[in-house]
Amino acid sequence: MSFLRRAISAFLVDASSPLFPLAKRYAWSIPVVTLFGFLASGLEGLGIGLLVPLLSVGLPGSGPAETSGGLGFLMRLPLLLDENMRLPAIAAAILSLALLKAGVQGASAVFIAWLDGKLSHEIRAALAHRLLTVGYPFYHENNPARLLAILGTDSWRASDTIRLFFGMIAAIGAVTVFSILLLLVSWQLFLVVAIGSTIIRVLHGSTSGRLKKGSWRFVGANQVLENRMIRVSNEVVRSVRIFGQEGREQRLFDEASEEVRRSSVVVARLSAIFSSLLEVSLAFLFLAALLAAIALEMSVPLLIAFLALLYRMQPHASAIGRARLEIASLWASVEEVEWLLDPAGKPEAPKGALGFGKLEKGIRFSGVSFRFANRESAAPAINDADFEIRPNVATALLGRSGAGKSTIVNLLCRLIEPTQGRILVDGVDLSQIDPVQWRAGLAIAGQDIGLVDGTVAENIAYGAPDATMADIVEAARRADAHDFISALPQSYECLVGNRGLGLSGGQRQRIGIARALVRRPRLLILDEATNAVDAVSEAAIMSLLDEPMTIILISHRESLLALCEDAIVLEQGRVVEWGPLRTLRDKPAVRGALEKQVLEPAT
Ligand SMILES: Nc1ncnc2c1ncn2[C@@H]1O[C@H](COP(=O)(O)OP(=O)(O)OP(=O)(O)O)[C@@H](O)[C@H]1O
Repeated sequence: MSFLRRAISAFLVDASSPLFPLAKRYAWSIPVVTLFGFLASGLEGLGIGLLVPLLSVGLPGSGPAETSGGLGFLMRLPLLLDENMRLPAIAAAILSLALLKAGVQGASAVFIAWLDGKLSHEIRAALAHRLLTVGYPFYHENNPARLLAILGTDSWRASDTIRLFFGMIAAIGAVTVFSILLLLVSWQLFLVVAIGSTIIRVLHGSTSGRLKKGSWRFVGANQVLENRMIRVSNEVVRSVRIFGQEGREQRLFDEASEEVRRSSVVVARLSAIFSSLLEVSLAFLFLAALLAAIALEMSVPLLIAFLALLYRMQPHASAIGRARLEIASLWASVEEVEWLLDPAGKPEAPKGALGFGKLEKGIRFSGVSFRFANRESAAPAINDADFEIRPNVATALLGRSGAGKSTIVNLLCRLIEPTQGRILVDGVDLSQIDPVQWRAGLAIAGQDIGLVDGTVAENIAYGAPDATMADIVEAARRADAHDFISALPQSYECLVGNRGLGLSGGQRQRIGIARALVRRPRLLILDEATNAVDAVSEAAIMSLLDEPMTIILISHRESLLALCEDAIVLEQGRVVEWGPLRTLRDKPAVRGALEKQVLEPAT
């Protein structure tokens, strides 16, 4: 095992790489691929070796049998047969070996393709797992275009590297077998070939550095292009049209695409130059071996066998060289994949082992602060917050845009954790509660909570896979969505695109509310969940606020805010007032916040 570990480390990833556990799981395939390489080239080499007795028997004057070096045992084989049978028997043996070799080579190709597919899939699955489980602040700190480029492009290039690696292993097996056979034919000629190929390796050693540099240029250019792709393929396109920026976006897209083209051409050109140089060097080596053979006055059958072996070894030797070059040209993508898979330096997902049942006493923020990692020098987004959310009542979260309302919501959902202070739920520190159990009792409908592609029913049941059709319809009725859903061509089975494509803003919001309600949450968060609904739907949502449910409401609709029993008022991350709304209503901060929030709807 330690040999395999070293083999993988040396060729592809080192033991500290996050790709290592994956490579280790498939370490068993290295001896299999090597065996295939040995077998195919052994069979081929043996067939070529049989040329010596074939030529000696067929052309009796072509050279003495005693000069057949390490292949002497092959010379003795025909002597076991009747004299008339020797030629056809050797020819039949050569043909059978060629057939067998073709079979082994085919099996090897199929095996490598299977392995390539498996590993590619596992890399993509591991990347998706990392993205789905990494701490949420990771998304604040990283450019989505980079993540998309890693998932969409680099993961494929990384799996190409693995395919090349296994191809290289098979080729190394073949070169080893051919080298042994060459050694058996003539150790002097073998020495010439060995020295020559070492010189070639050293000469080409410097090329991989230049290719790796080219590879990084491609990766960078591709990330910029992904960014441009996002800009022309999502709803930003609306602003592009309205502000008449099509020409500018086209130019930016073209420049990014052109840079990807240029950087890939640079890599391809370098690879082509280096692999042509490799071919030429190998041709020189071939010629040098031929001249050395003539100088050594080898017999014709041996010379033919040596040259045939050398000729057949050459593609495998060039395949190793080419694979090394290609791996160098793809290396930046492997490092990008490694970066994303590596948990080091990335925020961790929330932990906690305590179970959670009902919300009975309420939620208390005690000296809670939160600072964004990328805004270390700025004031905290939430600054020493103290307040309480009472159970079974609706609490309005008031504050101007940027005051910290969404940050409070993210803290409650444990998408982020306080950098200071504690959040107590029924007296228990939220950081001790199992996040899965905690979130099972939460539901949120809001501005950024996008719908997924699927049917309307699937979207409503997204957070409650066990919901029955009756539950779905009931939730839709409560969110005033049932009537418009029933009028859709296939009603609840109507397909909606990603982010609810095909529905109006208000319809999307009502499906979002139904999706939250179907979970029967202990804590319902409505974060600008109603800004696009009309007065009729608003009335339906108003009735929710009367139900004995713990609700947090962020809204710019005064009519809804006014129905809340409690209020928390934020100003620049600080809680300036909190308590029953009726007692706070006349306070200047509350009046100001109400007015501003109503007049300045969040975008
Ligand atoms: N990803 C982020 N990285 C750094 N700072 C952020 C990030 N998101 C928000 N902020 C900052 O945190 C503060 C609070 O933002 P938050 O989104 O909580 O405000 P809000 O009251 O919800 O605003 P709005 O009503 O406009 O949605 C703001 O100063 C904002 O600039």
